[in-house]
Amino acid sequence: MAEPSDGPACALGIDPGTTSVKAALLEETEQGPVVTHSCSRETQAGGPAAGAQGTEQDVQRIIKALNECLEAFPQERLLRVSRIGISGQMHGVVFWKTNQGCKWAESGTGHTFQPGEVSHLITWQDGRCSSSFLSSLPQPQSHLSLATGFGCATIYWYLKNSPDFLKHYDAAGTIHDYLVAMLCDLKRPLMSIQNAASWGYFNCRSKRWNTEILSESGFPVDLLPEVSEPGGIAGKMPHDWHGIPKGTEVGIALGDFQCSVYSCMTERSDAVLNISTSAQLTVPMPLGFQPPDTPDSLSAVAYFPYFDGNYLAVAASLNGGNVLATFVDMLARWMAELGYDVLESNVYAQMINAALAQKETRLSICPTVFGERHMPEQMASVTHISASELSLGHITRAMCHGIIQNLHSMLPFQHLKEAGVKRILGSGSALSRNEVLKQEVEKMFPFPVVYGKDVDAAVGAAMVMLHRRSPSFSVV
Ligand SMILES: Nc1ncnc2c1ncn2[C@@H]1O[C@H](COP(=O)(O)OP(=O)(O)O)[C@@H](O)[C@H]1O
Ligand SMILES: O=C(CO)[C@@H](O)[C@H](O)[C@H](O)[C@H](O)COP(=O)(O)O
Repeated sequence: MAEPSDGPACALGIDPGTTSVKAALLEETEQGPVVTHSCSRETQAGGPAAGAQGTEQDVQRIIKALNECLEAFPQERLLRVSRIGISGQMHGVVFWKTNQGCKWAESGTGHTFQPGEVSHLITWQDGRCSSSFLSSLPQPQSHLSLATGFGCATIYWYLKNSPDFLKHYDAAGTIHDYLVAMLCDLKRPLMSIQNAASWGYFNCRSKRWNTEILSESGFPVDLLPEVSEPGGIAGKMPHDWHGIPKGTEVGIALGDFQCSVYSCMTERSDAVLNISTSAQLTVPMPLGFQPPDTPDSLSAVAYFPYFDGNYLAVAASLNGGNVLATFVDMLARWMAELGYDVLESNVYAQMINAALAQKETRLSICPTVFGERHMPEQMASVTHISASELSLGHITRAMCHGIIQNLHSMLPFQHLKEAGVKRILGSGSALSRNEVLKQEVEKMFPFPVVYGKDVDAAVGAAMVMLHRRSPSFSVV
């Protein structure tokens, strides 16, 4: 069995994202936290479900990718981990049976677990709740509008369409709440305010679920996790895990975009642009800001809880790197139909190079293939198509321009300037790996732009855990 060793404080950050699981090891130094190791593994977990509108992911595959990340880290480093911070894709819901959510087993490097009685993860991209279904539900008492893919909306969908499915389970949470519950052997899942807000039917002022409203309509309120402040500790690991010592503290799971912000924002005049599967452009709200009691469902900007009672204003776009991924997937399928196999990573490289050589195009792509929460009916479109501007370079340039223009339409440069923004911090691997997207960001948002690496949320989650060691824990 693993025993903790001496040395500088070391924290592990984990972020199960929509496309890949990321993990990062951070060590406290005199200069601040330093990332000593990081790893990212695509989960290949996704797929349609519940008709064409559903989007689910296989939890087995997510845990497999996580295990591969941890196996890639040196054992002597894992042995030094004293805290684990976990963030992840928000809004989604996974169901499990208490005490049977996973099976622990001894492996070469200590204990690991495999998912047990667990449902698929129904993700934030799930579209099974139509606008008419959502408007048939009770009005939430929350400053955030309800949307398809939000945990409580999904639970309502099962209640109305497949109640037997719910009878099989007695616990629920986001995928990162599930991880925390398994690692700490929690009898009842714990959820941070950040993730509770992302499920809907949660009041951020009272920090309580809308239990009365939900109960009156027969909602299974027993499935709602207990809610606690972000930055708190959920519990200690009763087992060692991948060589990380038994007794290691695990933080309450956090939102991924809050952790991306935490990993890089050092000034209140910073805006953060994260592009991974989705995309978020965020600015901090003034200290003491309280959101209005009721949401504006037509607004593209929402206020999400950060830390210490503070809020972030966020333009959360459902169309980020997934737009490019959809195009690459379409090309790969066309090529397969034509009898050729292509490696997707080669397609990305060719597309990016072709668009770097094509600085401008008149081709115009509105990229909203996945709709947006404030206008779910708006799909993508291509206009100004001329025969001379159909090369891969033109199309990729127009797509990258469209993704950034769409974000700009949600939270324009002028608004950022009026809010006192002085620079943009770029995060997320779809941005860090794509020079064309970077060029378009710099054109559309003419601030100084500083780019991060590609495991930002995992780093942020670990940083929260390291900073909690200090009595002066506070956030920008
Ligand atoms: N080889 C590549 N080069 C550049 N971009 C890529 C490549 N492979 C994937 N991407 C982009 O990265 C996005 C996924 O980023 P990732 O950080 O893994 O997402 P998430 O955090 O949501 O799991 C894809 O949607 C795609 O746009
Ligand atoms: O929708 C929001 C916030 O409302 C998103 O910003 C939120 O971070 C979700 O977790 C993401 O959509 C999923 O994150 P990612 O996998 O695209 O990084």
